[in-house]
Amino acid sequence: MCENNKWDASQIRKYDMDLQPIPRLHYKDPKVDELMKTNQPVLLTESNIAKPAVEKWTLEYLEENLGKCGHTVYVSKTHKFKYYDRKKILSKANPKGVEFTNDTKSVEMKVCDFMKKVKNWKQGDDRLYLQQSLNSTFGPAIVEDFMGFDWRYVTDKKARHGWGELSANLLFIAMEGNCTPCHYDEQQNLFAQIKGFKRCILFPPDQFECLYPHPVYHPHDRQSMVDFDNPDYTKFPKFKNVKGFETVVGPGDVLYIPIYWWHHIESLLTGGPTVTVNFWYKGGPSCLEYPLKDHQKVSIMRNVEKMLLEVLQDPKEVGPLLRTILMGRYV
Ligand SMILES: CCC[C@@H](CC(=O)O)C(=O)C(=O)O
Ligand SMILES: [Zn+2]
Repeated sequence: MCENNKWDASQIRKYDMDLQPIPRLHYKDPKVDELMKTNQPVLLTESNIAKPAVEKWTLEYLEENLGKCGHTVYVSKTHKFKYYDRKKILSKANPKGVEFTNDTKSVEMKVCDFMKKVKNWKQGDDRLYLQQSLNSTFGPAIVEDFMGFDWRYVTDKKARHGWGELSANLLFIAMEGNCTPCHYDEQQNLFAQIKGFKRCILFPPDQFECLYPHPVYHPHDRQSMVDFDNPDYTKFPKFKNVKGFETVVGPGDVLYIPIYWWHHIESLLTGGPTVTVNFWYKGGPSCLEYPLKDHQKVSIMRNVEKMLLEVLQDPKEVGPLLRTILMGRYV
């Protein structure tokens, strides 16, 4: 799967799963719209979507121009940066929250300190992952580059495929080997790779029962409970049947990650830090046409969980009540 010999299999973690290649198409190929229309992933090549960034955003340039204020940096004891929703963690403000420990925490850090720690990193040190919304707090050069993105192209895709509003552009600066474990977002995503290479594994929404997401009330809502590095096939037996797609994105590539599609994304094990900018669009209005699409069923399951938790008030009551509904009647 090595494109243009810029990386090799030794830089990729090995997982025992059935993965097919994601189509790579020139960004003007009309087949791009055929895939987007049916919520299928596609890697766009040769696009100008984030061209100024691809041309100029070296680590030195970013350090020089990202501004002097603090940026959000996640710190992890492992290579995994598993997202969690702080609002769902037990606190005085949230007595219905969940007791929760995790290997990752977020801190505010100046870019110069972040870059120094990345440069001086040695085995055993905590890993860092800068994840910051691109906003006006950045220096004027970054803002100018941002304005030079191909907004006509992305706005055309938004309109053509009925996406909702642009909700964020996030800048990611990852250390080599960093991993964002398997999860789905409720957003359409144009994932523009700027520097370095990232291996992207995607699964369609119908793989829900093979990927065992945490319950909706859990801080790790939307994240798979399966540890890809050491899968527990006793707890998660259907994981061995999971079927997905993969690609490696490099500078100038833009990967369309459809809403509700699972994705597991790793910076290659060697080759230095990586830089990515994403474009998150809210899901557009979706009319219920039958048969329902798989991602619509995921959305319905989420709403059932939320409603049951709201009315039962206790997560431990949800399973027994659903079993009472199901056993001997629906299964
Ligand atoms: C914080 C998540 C970042 C990204 C994954 C990655 O590049 O590490 C992702 O999951 C997304 O763009 O949706
Ligand atoms: Zn994501």
